[in-house]
Amino acid sequence: MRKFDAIVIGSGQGGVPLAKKLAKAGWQTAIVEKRWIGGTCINDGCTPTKTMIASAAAAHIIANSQEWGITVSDFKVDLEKIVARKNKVVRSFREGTTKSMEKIQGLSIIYGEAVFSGDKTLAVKLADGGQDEIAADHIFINTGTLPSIPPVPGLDTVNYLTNTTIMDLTKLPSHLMVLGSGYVGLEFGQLFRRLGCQVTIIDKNKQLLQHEDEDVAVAVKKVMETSGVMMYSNANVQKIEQTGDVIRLQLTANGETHAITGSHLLVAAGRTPQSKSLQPEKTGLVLDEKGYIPVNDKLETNVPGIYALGDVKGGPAFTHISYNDHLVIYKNLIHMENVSIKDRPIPYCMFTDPQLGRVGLTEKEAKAAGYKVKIACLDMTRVARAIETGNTQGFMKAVIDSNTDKLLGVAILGPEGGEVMSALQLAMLGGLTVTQLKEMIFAHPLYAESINNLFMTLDK
Ligand SMILES: Cc1cc2nc3c(=O)[nH]c(=O)nc-3n(C[C@H](O)[C@H](O)[C@H](O)COP(=O)(O)OP(=O)(O)OC[C@H]3O[C@@H](n4cnc5c(N)ncnc54)[C@H](O)[C@@H]3O)c2cc1C
Ligand SMILES: NC(=O)c1ccc[n+]([C@@H]2O[C@H](COP(=O)([O-])OP(=O)(O)OC[C@H]3O[C@@H](n4cnc5c(N)ncnc54)[C@H](O)[C@@H]3O)[C@@H](O)[C@H]2O)c1
Repeated sequence: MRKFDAIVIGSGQGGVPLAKKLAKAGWQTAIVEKRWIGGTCINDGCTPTKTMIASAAAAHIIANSQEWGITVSDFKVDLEKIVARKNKVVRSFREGTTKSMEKIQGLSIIYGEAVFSGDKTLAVKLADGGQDEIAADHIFINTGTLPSIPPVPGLDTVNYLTNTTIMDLTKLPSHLMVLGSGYVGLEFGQLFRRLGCQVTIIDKNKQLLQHEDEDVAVAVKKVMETSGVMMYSNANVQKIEQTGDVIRLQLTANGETHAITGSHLLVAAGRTPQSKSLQPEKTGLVLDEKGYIPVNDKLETNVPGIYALGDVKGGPAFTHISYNDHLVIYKNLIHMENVSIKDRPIPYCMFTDPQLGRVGLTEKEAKAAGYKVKIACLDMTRVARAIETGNTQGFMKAVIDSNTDKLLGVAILGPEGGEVMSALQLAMLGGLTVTQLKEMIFAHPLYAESINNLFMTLDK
């Protein structure tokens, strides 16, 4: 048995920086990873998808080049090259992260799968064979999630794709069907549509992106349909079967029955925590009914000395949140601060084109919380830069507290929507009023300049 001061299980977006910082602070630290350093974000999530989305954006511009007065006689999408470019970027991020850890004294990287074998004790099935037994007074669980496979009849009998396997295809699907219209379904749906595939997205919910305001969800749906994606909402998939290379879905949507056939099926129906396989009961760790690890505002679990960070604690499932989790733990443990995850801002950006940048309360959340609100909306067709660059889909929306004249939340569905949202996030954190934002000088003609115009709509 090897004893450490700290063990981090999983090398996700919180685990890696935490392990590095604890080791630098003089703690003998081990980080255990069963697959690849960098976890979901680098290997299966943000990095590869955004790299491939850049290729899809290039294909979109070339396919529509006439709109900008450029004639392109012919072009070819080479998925093998797109995937090779993606793999190169992923490899460089993964190797960079690994090297940055290898340099640190007092940090042991153990490749293998960790499972609790007793109180704060882990058995590690090593990747290159054999077993290690390790223990620590402080254990940090950063094991993330895997794709959820819903119990749809027949799904387990077909060759479905997940967010991981779809990015290894080297031939374009002729017709990609997608189960689920969350971030994963929408980003991949538009990506493959732009590369030339027929795409159909099916979701069981009536409103896509259920947590957003209805006007935002309707506008996102319009974006997808304008991209040429077929959308089925309020759908119940009753049966899935495969004959040869053809996958057939039988579903009802809004009272009508449909049979859809396609060449590929992507399951993008949410995520499942990697927690039960840890045998948490061996150390007395309690999970919730979905398998997530409940934590308090300081990310402590029910077992003193054991913490959970990132997606495995139940989200919000974003890289920047997992990263921020590590700061909360580190500052409290090493600098004896009193930092909490309570009331921290949760910005996010969906990388469809146009992007959806969001922070703070939605209109419905603000009203439910009892705020007296004012709403400012500006269509992208009225944003100078959007007109100039030829991308006028979407709109900007701000939810304002009528009593304080300050922002409660924003949704920016537009080109560079994530960047504009971030500017407004800073304004929210700085406590700027809407009147100040309306009159603030921004460089012309940035998208951000339209922040003036967004709040001018309140004067009418
Ligand atoms: C397709 C896709 C696109 C995404 N795009 C974005 C985006 O654009 N922006 C954004 O903010 N977020 C995005 N996300 C979400 C983001 O990837 C996650 O929120 C982020 O990776 C945080 O993960 P984590 O730190 O909780 O753990 P993860 O990154 O999931 O890492 C967990 C690690 O633990 C390891 N592990 C698990 N169990 C064990 C064990 N028993 N022993 C040893 N190791 C173990 C796993 O192998 C894995 O490497 C995306 C997700 C997906 C699926
Ligand atoms: N840009 C980003 O920041 C980004 C990108 C991708 C993923 N992510 C993160 O990853 C998480 C997971 O994304 P996701 O899209 O897999 O999950 P999700 O939970 O966001 O969406 C899953 C969708 O699948 C639908 N669904 C579930 N079961 C179904 C069934 N049987 N039939 C039809 N539809 C079904 C749900 O109604 C839902 O709309 C997100 O919540 C997000 O936090 C972030």
